[in-house]
Amino acid sequence: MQQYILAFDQGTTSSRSIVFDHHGKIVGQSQQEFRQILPTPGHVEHDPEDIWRTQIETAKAAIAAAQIGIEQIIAIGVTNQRETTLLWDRATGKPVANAIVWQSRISTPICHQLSHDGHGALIREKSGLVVDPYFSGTKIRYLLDSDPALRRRAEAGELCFGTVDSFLLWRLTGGRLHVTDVTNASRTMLMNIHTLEWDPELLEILDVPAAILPEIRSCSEVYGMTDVSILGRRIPIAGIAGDQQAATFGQTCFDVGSAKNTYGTGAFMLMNVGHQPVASENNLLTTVGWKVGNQTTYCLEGSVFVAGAVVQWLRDGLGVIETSSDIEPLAHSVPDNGGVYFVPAFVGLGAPYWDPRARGTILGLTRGTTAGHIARAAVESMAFQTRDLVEAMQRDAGVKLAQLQVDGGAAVNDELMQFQADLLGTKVRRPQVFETTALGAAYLAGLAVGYWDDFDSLKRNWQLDREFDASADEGQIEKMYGQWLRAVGRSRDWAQEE
Ligand SMILES: Nc1ncnc2c1ncn2[C@@H]1O[C@H](COP(=O)(O)OP(=O)(O)O)[C@@H](O)[C@H]1O
Ligand SMILES: O=P(O)(O)OC[C@H](O)CO
Repeated sequence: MQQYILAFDQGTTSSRSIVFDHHGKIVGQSQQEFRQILPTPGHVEHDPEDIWRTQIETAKAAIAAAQIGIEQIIAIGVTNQRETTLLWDRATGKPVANAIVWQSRISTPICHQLSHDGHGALIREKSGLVVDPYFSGTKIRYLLDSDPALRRRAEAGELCFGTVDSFLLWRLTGGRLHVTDVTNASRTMLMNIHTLEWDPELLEILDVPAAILPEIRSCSEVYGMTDVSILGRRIPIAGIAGDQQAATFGQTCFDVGSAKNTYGTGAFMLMNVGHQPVASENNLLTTVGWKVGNQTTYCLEGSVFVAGAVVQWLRDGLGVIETSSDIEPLAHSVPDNGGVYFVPAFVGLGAPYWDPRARGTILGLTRGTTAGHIARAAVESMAFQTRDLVEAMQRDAGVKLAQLQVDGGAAVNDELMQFQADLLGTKVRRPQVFETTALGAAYLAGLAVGYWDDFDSLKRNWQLDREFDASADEGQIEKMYGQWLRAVGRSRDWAQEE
C-alpha cells in the first residue's frame, strides 16, 4: 500500500490541504478562500470557525482528489499564518472572540506605551522581535484589556491562547492537546529565543497570564492523534511550523547563508544563520527556523506586510482586474512604470522600517498615467520591498546573497521574478513545487514517522523550475531603486492616532 503525508496549510486568505508522496510531489490538493473581516481601517479579523471549517473541508477534498484511502495517510503536518491570535474556552473549545490577524494594527497604542516605557531593548534581546503590533503578545493584551471578564477568566485558567496551529491541534485532537511549536511561539513576543521557554519577564511586561499558554514543543514529533470523528480514522499529527519557517524548510535551506523569499499576501524572506541566534543590526527579526530532535536552527527574517495583497486590492478594492493573474497583461500593457511608484503600506510598514503609521502611497501620477502604470508599479513594489530586505540581510550577514529561492502565489509571475533578479543582481530560483510551505510541514511530519530518513533525502527532492538572471542596465536599476526609497520616505508617519 502506497503511503502519503497530508499537509494542512492554513494561510491568511485561504486554507489549503495537500497530499504529498515520497518524492515531495503533489498527488492531491484543495484550497478554499475565506472571509476577511475588516471592522475598522488597519484592523483585520478572521472567524475561527471559518478557519476550522475550510481546513477540514479542504483536507477531505485533497484526499478525494488524490484518489487514495484515508488509511494511506500516515501522518499530518500543520503549518499556518503566524502571529494571528485566538482565545477559546478551555471547557467548550468555543472561541471567545474573532481571531486578531497578524496584519491588524489594533494594538498600536499598546506598542507605543511599551516603547515609551523603555521595554524595546529587553524585548528585542529576549524575543528577537521589535516592538510592533504584528506579534501576538500585544494582541492578547488588547483582547484581555478590552474586557475585564475575559481577563478574570484567563487568570483563572478557563481560557486557552493559541496561534492557529494550537487551535487546529486542539480541535483535531478533540480538546486533548494544548501545544504549539517553537517557531510559532517565537512570534508571540512571549518566548525567550535563547531558552525556548515562555519568559516570565516578558509575560509580566505584556501582562499576559501564564495560565492561558500552550506547551512549547519541537517541529517534528508525534504530538497526538486526530480524533476519529474528524477524518474517520486516528492519524498521527507529527509536524508543526509557522508557514514561513515551513517554506524555508520545504525549500531545504539547510545550509547557513541559504535564503528564500515567499511572495504571498505579504513577503517573507528568511535566511538560515545556524544553531545560535544572531541579533540583527539592521531591523530584521531573529526567529527560530525549526527544531528537529534536539537541534535548533535560527533564521534572520525580513517581514513585508503587503506583497500579493496589493494585487488583491487592485482586484477587490479598485476593481481594475477580475482575477489576480490579470495583473500580468495589465502590467505588460506599458513598457515601464512611467515614473509611478506605489508603496503598499496599507497596514503600515514592516521590516526594515517598522512604521505602523505609514500608509499606502502612489507617487508620480501625471495625465499620461494609465491603469497599466499603476499595475506595473504594484508588481514592482513586491520586488522593491524585497530589495530592502536583502540590503538589510546582506549588511547583517556581511556577504552578498549568492542566490534567492522563491515561492508563494505571486512567484508565478515571470515578469516579477525577472525584475527581482535585475533589482538584486542575484540569481532568482523557482522550484517546480512551489507549494513549499505545505511541503515543509509534510517534511517535518514525515521525518518524525520515518517516512523520510534525513535532511539529505529531502534535499534530493528539490527541483528547479526556472532560474532568472540579472540582465537589465545596472545604472537604470539603481536609479529606480533610489526613486523607490524616496517614495517610501513619503509614505511614512502618515496615519493619525484616534
Ligand atoms: N499572477 C500573479 N501576479 C502577482 N500576484 C499574484 C498572481 N497570482 C496570485 N497573486 C497573489 O498571490 C497571493 C496569493 O499567494 P498565496 O501564497 O496563496 O498567499 P497566502 O498564503 O498569503 O494566502 C495573492 O495575494 C494574490 O494576489
Ligand atoms: O498566510 P501567509 O502566507 O500570508 O503568511 C503570513 C505570515 O505567516 C505572517 O507572519
